[in-house]
Amino acid sequence: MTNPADLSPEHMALAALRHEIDLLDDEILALFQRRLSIAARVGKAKDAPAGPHVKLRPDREKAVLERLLKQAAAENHEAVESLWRQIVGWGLARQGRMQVQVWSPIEPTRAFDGARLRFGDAAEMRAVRDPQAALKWAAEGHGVAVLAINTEDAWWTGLRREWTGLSVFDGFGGDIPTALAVGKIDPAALPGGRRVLVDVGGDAGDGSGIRRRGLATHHGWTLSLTDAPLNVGGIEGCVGSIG
Ligand SMILES: C=C(O[C@@H]1C=C(C(=O)O)C=C[C@H]1O)C(=O)O
Repeated sequence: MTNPADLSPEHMALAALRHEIDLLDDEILALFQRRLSIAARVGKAKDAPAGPHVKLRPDREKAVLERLLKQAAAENHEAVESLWRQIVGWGLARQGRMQVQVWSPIEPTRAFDGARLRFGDAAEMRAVRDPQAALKWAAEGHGVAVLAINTEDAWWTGLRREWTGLSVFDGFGGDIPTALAVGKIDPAALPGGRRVLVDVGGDAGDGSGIRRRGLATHHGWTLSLTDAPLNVGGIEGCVGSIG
């Protein structure tokens, strides 16, 4: 072993800092493990609606993140968000591992990376070839689907027709999403904020007075976003919200 008397002041300072990090790691580990066991208890206490629903609560996750980001220094926002996505993802995994099916034929890595950032390493993610099969699987409550918005398959029209039990609960790819996350989520647990609409006609001249930002169209159907505070399943065609 090196004699402490042989260490330069720089070495001593470095050793002291590393010791401080070790002590902090001990505290963080103890707190993280406590948090995981509480998340498991929340899972048991949750009163989910009848039938299989995923345990994910987008509204709660959003509140957790927003509360912390308000306190965090601006230069740490990105680090805090990415770390807490992991923390929350592992908390959710204590209630059952999250399964995610990703369909994104044009830019496969883009949707996959967005989903990984959103759900963390705890999620079991799989790229799939068939968006309709992914919707059916999600409607059965097995997990969530992350589906790209592109012209190859206007899967989103199905949210008004066969998949009314599914809701959009997040969007990836920037301010204008290029992929949407869909799942059998308790409607009370949707994140609020921007609503996702699927309707016939859309933007112009339907007289509803709702301001929309169009994302895609298909045979008269329109997929759009609005700030209007609509409820899922209403006549306006609200199919979820992306916060
Ligand atoms: C712990 C819960 O379950 C999940 C895990 C969360 C967390 O770890 O903070 C938050 C929301 C849920 O997706 C909860 O619903 O509060």
